[in-house]
Amino acid sequence: MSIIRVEELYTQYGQNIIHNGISFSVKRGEIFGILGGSGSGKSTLLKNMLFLEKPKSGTITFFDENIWDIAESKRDRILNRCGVMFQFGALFSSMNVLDNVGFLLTQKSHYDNATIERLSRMWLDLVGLDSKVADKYPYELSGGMKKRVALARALALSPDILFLDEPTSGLDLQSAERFDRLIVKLKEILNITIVMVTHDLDSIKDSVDRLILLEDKKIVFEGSLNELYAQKKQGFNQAKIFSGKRGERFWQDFDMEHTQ
Ligand SMILES: Nc1ncnc2c1ncn2[C@@H]1O[C@H](COP(=O)(O)OP(=O)(O)OP(=O)(O)O)[C@@H](O)[C@H]1O
Repeated sequence: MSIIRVEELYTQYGQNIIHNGISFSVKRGEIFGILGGSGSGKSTLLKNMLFLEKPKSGTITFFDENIWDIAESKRDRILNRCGVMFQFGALFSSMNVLDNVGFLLTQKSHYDNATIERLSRMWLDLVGLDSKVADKYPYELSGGMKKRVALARALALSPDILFLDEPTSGLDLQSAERFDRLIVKLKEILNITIVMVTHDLDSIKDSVDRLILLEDKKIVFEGSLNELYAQKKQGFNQAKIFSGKRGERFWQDFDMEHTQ
């Protein structure tokens, strides 16, 4: 069952067309990847979906409601069911970890301070952070820890849909792999839908259930990696993001890990 549907979406900045009629759907409970090279319109699509930037035309439906064409109160209720972890994490530098995680609870829930603290500690635990981290400030944390705090903050209101914008950018390979495993674990524990924007091929291998590939203003593929691999084996052209040595290495690893 689709939880998000994007239909015939056109986006344009001035004369520059970014999306030329793209359509896809995200199913409940899946990790859905939005992939494409630099400038292919991934971030713009995310902004269209999060009601941050209006597309020229087309519909974006969450839970069967067109978010660009409903009453503000209804839209707010829908957007409150979405958690977002933006690319640069943007933790509040003047707040400690616990307050960063509890920020949205303070703003949007009616819980008292003790409950907010308890919930914030629970989210920290769930993203694999020791309780000792709670009193630290962002500048005292490693890149991987900052990402986890940002993730805990995005989860704080128990969203149905979690949006991740380039979640592994800036992380070394091992930290990125650990983060990917965490995402998969969270999806299973929390039974949420995850939409992940990325250009990092390594980070999709073991995490995404289905994906779209954006290229030349269009979606050139929608499906699972297995389906994309089958197309490759039949000699279909691969999207640019899978071309060259990087793509070959990706498929070699994929082949070894997934088809034994
Ligand atoms: N506010 C804006 N005004 C004008 N052009 C913009 C604006 N935002 C993005 N663009 C242009 O739209 C195109 C798509 O940008 P977008 O950031 O969505 O791509 P992306 O796939 O997320 O790229 P990257 O992976 O490099 O972040 C680019 O050509 C970019 O220069």
